[in-house]
Amino acid sequence: MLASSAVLRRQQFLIRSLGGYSYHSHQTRMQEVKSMGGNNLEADAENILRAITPTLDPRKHKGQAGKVAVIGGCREYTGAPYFAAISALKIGADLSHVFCTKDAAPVIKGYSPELIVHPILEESYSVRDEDKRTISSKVLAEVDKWMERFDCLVVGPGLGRDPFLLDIVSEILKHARKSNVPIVVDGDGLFLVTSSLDLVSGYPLAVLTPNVNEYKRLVQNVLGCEVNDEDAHEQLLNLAKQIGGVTILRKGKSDLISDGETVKSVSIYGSPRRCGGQGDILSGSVAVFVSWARQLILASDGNFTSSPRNPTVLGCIAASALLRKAASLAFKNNKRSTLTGDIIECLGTSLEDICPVH
Ligand SMILES: NC(=O)C1=CN([C@@H]2O[C@H](COP(=O)(O)OP(=O)(O)OC[C@H]3O[C@@H](n4cnc5c(N)ncnc54)[C@H](OP(=O)(O)O)[C@@H]3O)[C@@H](O)[C@H]2O)[C@@H](O)CC1
Ligand SMILES: Nc1ncnc2c1ncn2[C@@H]1O[C@H](COP(=O)(O)OP(=O)(O)OP(=O)(O)O)[C@@H](O)[C@H]1O
Ligand SMILES: [Mg+2]
Repeated sequence: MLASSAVLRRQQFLIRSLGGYSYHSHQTRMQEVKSMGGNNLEADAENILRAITPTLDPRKHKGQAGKVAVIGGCREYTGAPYFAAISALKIGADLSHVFCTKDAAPVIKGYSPELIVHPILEESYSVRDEDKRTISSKVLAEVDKWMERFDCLVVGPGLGRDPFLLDIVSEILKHARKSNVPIVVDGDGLFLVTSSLDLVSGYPLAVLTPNVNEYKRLVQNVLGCEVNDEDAHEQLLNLAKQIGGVTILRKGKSDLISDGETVKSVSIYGSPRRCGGQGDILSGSVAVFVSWARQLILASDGNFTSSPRNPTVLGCIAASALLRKAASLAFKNNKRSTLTGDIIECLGTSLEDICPVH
């Protein structure tokens, strides 16, 4: 009951927040989405991106273009949550939060004053056994204060694998799900959900973004077999179906996306550099585009009939296209020395190339 009223409040808020779209621009964008063909495997990615990216409108206030939160960042990894959170801002979200461990927070704050950083997570090494229960309730209460304000959570970049920390994150996932907040699961978040599939199974607003290792583990655990590249589309479709219709973005030479109903690929030329962190840019980007696609669909009052029509699939397609385009531009400029930071610097130009500000 509590959950459903929260859901309703949230949906009403999203619909209200779309007041900034003019009727005409909204109708035009719906037409654009509808005209995208459904049968080709290769997604019409640039058109989808254009269709779901909101206009910049002076009547909008801060927050309406998206508020995302990254749950990640521990003693070892501070780069990954930073990359995800800053990418969300660079693409156009208004606010980007990071919930990380106490050690990681000053470092992440030091990278950027743009991020709102909450130093609240704890790892086993810093907690006595007898304090664990109190500490996890405190952490959950703190995250809950913010939960319904977020349009999307990204769970996992640079999270690490500490068992106590992962227990707390499991609870955060359950709360996000109750509040109907979309969740992008990446990195160590995938390590967690692969062994606790119930956390996401059957949740249509969950997106999993596995890399080659993470995908292999998922296939082995869920389908009980090895990755089959001969029949990659069918296997991905089956995997998404088995996890109850979550959306999976399988990263690789081409990105493959499925929600168990449809499979789409994005093969726009990217970069031959495989420096660490590109997946983190992708997870932050997916969060923003999923939020935007969902806003558009909620505002359409049931008139949304495009193919694909699932906001999580549309968001994955747009994010993949943008990241790959930015990577290609960064590689053109920097060749072998291309790093993740260079790609982030190209997100704005790439978005402008595809979807110029009028
Ligand atoms: N600049 C940064 O801060 C960046 C940080 N990053 C962050 O790093 C984290 C791991 O992500 P990744 O992409 O390295 O994992 P992946 O390719 O599955 O594994 C590679 C190999 O390593 C191993 N392994 C991993 N973790 C392990 C552990 N705790 N303990 C033991 N083994 C472990 C793994 O073994 P296996 O998974 O097979 O057990 C595999 O053999 C994740 O939080 C990500 O966000 C990245 O986003 C890049 C930029
Ligand atoms: N062989 C490839 N050719 C072209 N692009 C690729 C290739 N492999 C991955 N990519 C692109 O790089 C992006 C990141 O994928 P990758 O597999 O490197 O993620 P990851 O290992 O999770 O990254 P991270 O280091 O951030 O954890 C994906 O969107 C994908 O489009
Ligand atoms: Mg990764």
